[in-house]
Amino acid sequence: MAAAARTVGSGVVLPRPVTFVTGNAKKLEEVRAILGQSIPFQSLKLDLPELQGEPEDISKEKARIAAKEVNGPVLVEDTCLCFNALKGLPGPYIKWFLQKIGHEGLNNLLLAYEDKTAYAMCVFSLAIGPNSEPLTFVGKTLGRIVPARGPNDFGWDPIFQPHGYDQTYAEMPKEEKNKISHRGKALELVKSHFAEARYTFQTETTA
Ligand SMILES: O=P(O)(O)OP(=O)(O)OP(=O)(O)OC[C@H]1O[C@@H](n2cnc3c(O)ncnc32)[C@H](O)[C@@H]1O
Ligand SMILES: [Mg+2]
Repeated sequence: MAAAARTVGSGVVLPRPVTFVTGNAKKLEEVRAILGQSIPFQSLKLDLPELQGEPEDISKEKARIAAKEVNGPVLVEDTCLCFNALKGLPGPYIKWFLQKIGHEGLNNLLLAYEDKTAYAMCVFSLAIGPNSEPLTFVGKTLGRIVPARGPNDFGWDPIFQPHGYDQTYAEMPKEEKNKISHRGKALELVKSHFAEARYTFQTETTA
């Protein structure tokens, strides 16, 4: 049966809580910590295709694919790390760059440039059903690329030092990163959207 969202009174009734779809356990950990109890959600570990294009389009397409898989409301995100000297690259392709050339290689990409500034960007997309146009929420944090410092347990955290801080993301306590991070900022917008949209969830008895 198709899981469609309905409008009742002033609010939208979702067939079930939103599913956050990601193949990345560390993202999920941060999303859980940042959202807390503010938005009821479940998670599904699924490796969605690595798409090409502009960050918002990639994120929206991920949401469309995920909503079809789940047949219900989904939240997904795509993360970019953009080097200003390289006009925003690696951007959405950071996953492959990191896998192939690592932290040192990423620093080396900027050797020829004085400008080491970069920004981390997260684009969340919410699709309230398999046939709904996804909404996007963007969070950006400015910083610069530095030789790796700190624990190596999440992606490029050791080489990203946010502006105004003398620690890399990896060196910061998790709560501190979540307060200022690209993901934290985007999720603040997601939270505001949920507060405004006043979604309610269909229960067994109202089905
Ligand atoms: O299943 P999805 O959600 O797509 O998870 P993914 O790991 O494939 O993630 P992306 O496609 O968004 O690629 C982003 C890359 O950046 C890494 N990354 C994402 N958020 C990060 C963060 O906050 N700090 C450091 N690295 C991060 C992540 O591990 C990937 O290598
Ligand atoms: Mg991915």
